[in-house]
Amino acid sequence: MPEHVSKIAIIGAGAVGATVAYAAMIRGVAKHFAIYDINRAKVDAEVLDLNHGLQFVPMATLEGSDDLNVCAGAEVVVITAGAKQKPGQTRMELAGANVELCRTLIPQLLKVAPDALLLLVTNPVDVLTYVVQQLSGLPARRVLGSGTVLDSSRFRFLLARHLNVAVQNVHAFIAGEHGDSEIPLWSTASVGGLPLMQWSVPGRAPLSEADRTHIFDHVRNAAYQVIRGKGATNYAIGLATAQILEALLHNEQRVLPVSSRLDGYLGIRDVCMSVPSIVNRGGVEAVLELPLSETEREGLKRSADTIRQAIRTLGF
Ligand SMILES: NC(=O)C1=CN([C@@H]2O[C@H](COP(=O)(O)OP(=O)(O)OC[C@H]3O[C@@H](n4cnc5c(N)ncnc54)[C@H](O)[C@@H]3O)[C@@H](O)[C@H]2O)C=CC1
Ligand SMILES: CC(=O)C(=O)O
Repeated sequence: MPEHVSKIAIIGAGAVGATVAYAAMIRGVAKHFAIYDINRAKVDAEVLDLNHGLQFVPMATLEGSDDLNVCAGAEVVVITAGAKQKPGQTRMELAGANVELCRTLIPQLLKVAPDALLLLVTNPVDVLTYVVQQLSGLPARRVLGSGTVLDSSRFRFLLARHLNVAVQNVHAFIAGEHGDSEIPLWSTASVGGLPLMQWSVPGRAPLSEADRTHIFDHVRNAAYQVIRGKGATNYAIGLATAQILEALLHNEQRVLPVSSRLDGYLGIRDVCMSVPSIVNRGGVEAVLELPLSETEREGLKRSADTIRQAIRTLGF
């Protein structure tokens, strides 16, 4: 038997695709990386630049091409290609263009990497996760989206800064759509085992209702803020995606709020969105039914309705 070597393929060498490769290479997530993009000059330049840094990262190879065959044999394919938001545009406004991209891409991709897990990052990520699962016919667990892993990391950063504690000690999820209808799960959030709703620590700022509103507004509007300033978000999503890739390829059993197809969670069916889920080599192994408040449950149902409506409008 040849030595098992892992391969990640990335579709799209734009701001997100290149940064996913950069983050995953630094973390040594796989031995082989491939990047595919229809823009030959762009993919060649990104791959050349990344290859110039190979000396400084764990041993790996990286190739790029405008030929999809470069993805052959990949164990995970990360899809980052497609239209992105212009300043002020919502993620949902990208649905039509990016669904068309998937209609063309997915059948070709399945021929070159039939055994791969598919990880969607392109927006609107929940709609595309559903559409790609339908187009591919793959088992639901093998098609997932980066979902609210990014939003949850924004949430944890803001909470950690407000409370003056290490971000690693904050456990808090944003769930639902990766987008405007997302929901903060305050009732299960905690710091070092202390439920956030009971936060009261001498010498530390309290967490008032106004603070909570302010923090969540910043999470929900974070992408708009970054895109207004620099045209794209890439570093945090690159790191978030690298962590999802690690959970998949290293069979970590990590709990992450990835987007996957729900069939009965809180009565929610036939839609992809994020809830805390156990992620391993097989993809999404299980979703966790957290003890949520009534407001959170209702919010998640409304978020599911928003995504489902977009999916139906697209004819799926
Ligand atoms: N889910 C999330 O948390 C996040 C999602 N995104 C989404 O990621 C996507 C990409 O964003 P950026 O990298 O900033 O955009 P970008 O414009 O920098 O890159 C997109 C790349 O896709 C390539 N491309 C277009 N059609 C293609 C095709 N058919 N096959 C292969 N490559 C193709 C383009 O040549 C370009 O290089 C957007 O939809 C954006 O909204 C961005 C940040 C976070
Ligand atoms: C662009 C996007 O989806 C984000 O940064 O959240």
